[in-house]
Amino acid sequence: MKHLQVAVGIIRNVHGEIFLTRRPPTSHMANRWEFPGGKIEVNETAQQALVRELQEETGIVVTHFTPYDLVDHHYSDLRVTLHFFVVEGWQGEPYGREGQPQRWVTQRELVADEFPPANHSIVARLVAEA
Ligand SMILES: Nc1nc2c([nH]c(=O)n2[C@@H]2O[C@H](COP(=O)(O)OP(=O)(O)OP(=O)(O)O)[C@@H](O)[C@H]2O)c(=O)[nH]1
Ligand SMILES: [Mg+2]
Repeated sequence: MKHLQVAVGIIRNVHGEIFLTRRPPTSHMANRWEFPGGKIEVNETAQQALVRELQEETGIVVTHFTPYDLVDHHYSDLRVTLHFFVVEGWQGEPYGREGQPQRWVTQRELVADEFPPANHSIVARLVAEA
C-alpha cells in the first residue's frame, strides 16, 4: 500500500482562529476541509516541507512553528503519516493560492466531521485545548 509522509500546518492567529482550506472536488478526501500542507519530498525534512507547502498553497512565509502531533492513519487504499505543526508566525496573509475555498474558524468551533478521518483525533485535541 502507498504510504505518504505529509507535513500539515495548523495556522493560528492572535485571535485564536485557525486557517482552513477546502480540498479540491477531484482529490483524495474531496471537498473536506483541511489544514494546508502536503507530501514531504525525498531529501526534505518535515519542517522544510511545511514551509514549502504553506508558501505554495497559502502564499505565506512561515517564520515560527512548533511540532504538535504525529498521526498514522490507514485509509482503504492509502496509508498516511501526518506531521502536524502549529504555525503562529508568518509573513503575508494566508489565502487559497491554488483557488481553494478558505475560511478562518475559532479553535473551539472546529468540527471533526468536516475533515478527513485522519484528522479526527487532532481536531478533538484542538477543541479540548481551546
Ligand atoms: N494537506 C492535508 N492533507 C491531509 C490532511 N488530512 C489528511 O488525511 N490528508 C491527506 O494527506 C495526503 C497528502 O496531502 P495533499 O493532498 O495535501 O498533498 P499535496 O499537497 O502534496 O498534493 P499534490 O499531490 O496535489 O501536490 C492526502 O491523501 C490527504 O487526503 C490535512 O489536514 N491536510
Ligand atoms: Mg496539499
